[in-house]
Amino acid sequence: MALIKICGNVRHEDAMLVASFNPDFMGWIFSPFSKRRLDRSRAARMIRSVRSRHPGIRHVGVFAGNSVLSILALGRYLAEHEASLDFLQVTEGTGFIHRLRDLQRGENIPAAPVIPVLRPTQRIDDLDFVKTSPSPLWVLDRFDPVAKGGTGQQIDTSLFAPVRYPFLVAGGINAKNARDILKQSGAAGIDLSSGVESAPGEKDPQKLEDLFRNMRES
Ligand SMILES: O=C(O)c1ccccc1N[C@@H]1O[C@H](COP(=O)(O)O)[C@@H](O)[C@H]1O
Repeated sequence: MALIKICGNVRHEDAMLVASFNPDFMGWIFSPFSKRRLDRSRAARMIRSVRSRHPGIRHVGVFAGNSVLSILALGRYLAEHEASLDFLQVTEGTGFIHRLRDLQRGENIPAAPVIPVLRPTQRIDDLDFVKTSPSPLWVLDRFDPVAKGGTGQQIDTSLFAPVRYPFLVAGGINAKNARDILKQSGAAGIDLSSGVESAPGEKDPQKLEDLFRNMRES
């Protein structure tokens, strides 16, 4: 079954609603550029609540424009507040990712694997993944010259070639286009914020229901 990651909850009731559909991953946005950004104490409360009722959901911190040190500090804070992150999703380039991994080794909390975000502007191939390896998973999102993510603009699936690396596809995915984009991209799953919202950070129950029904029907 395809993996599903839902990002961008800012309200506790939305987080619990999303969790009730049992996605594989929930993404919590810490990018200072995002309308969906969270402060650490709100994030800790929501992650704790979700984890207590839905222990199988994995929690992804979504970073873009954050410093390496601030990511590490946030990871420590959340771990100390019983809300540790399972993965760190990072939009920055190769050097940033390697530095983050190196500095994680000096922390006294378990290192959360990094999920690199690739935003292709031309046809991708295995080499694009090698530079940020090793990782258990990548996210391939639509490129935007200004926004770092969460634009709701559709990814161009003509840029996808068969690759050996597991990735989630993101960029303007919704209930109507999710299955087609998944098939055309060859992704292991889908990743979305805007497509299940009525406004940035406001989850829409009907859109969530449509998405999960379409994705899970055989
Ligand atoms: O959602 C955001 O606001 C955001 C801000 C900065 C970096 C990443 C962000 N979200 C990621 O964007 C993609 C897809 O978004 P959408 O479905 O097109 O709205 C997803 O990976 C989110 O985690």
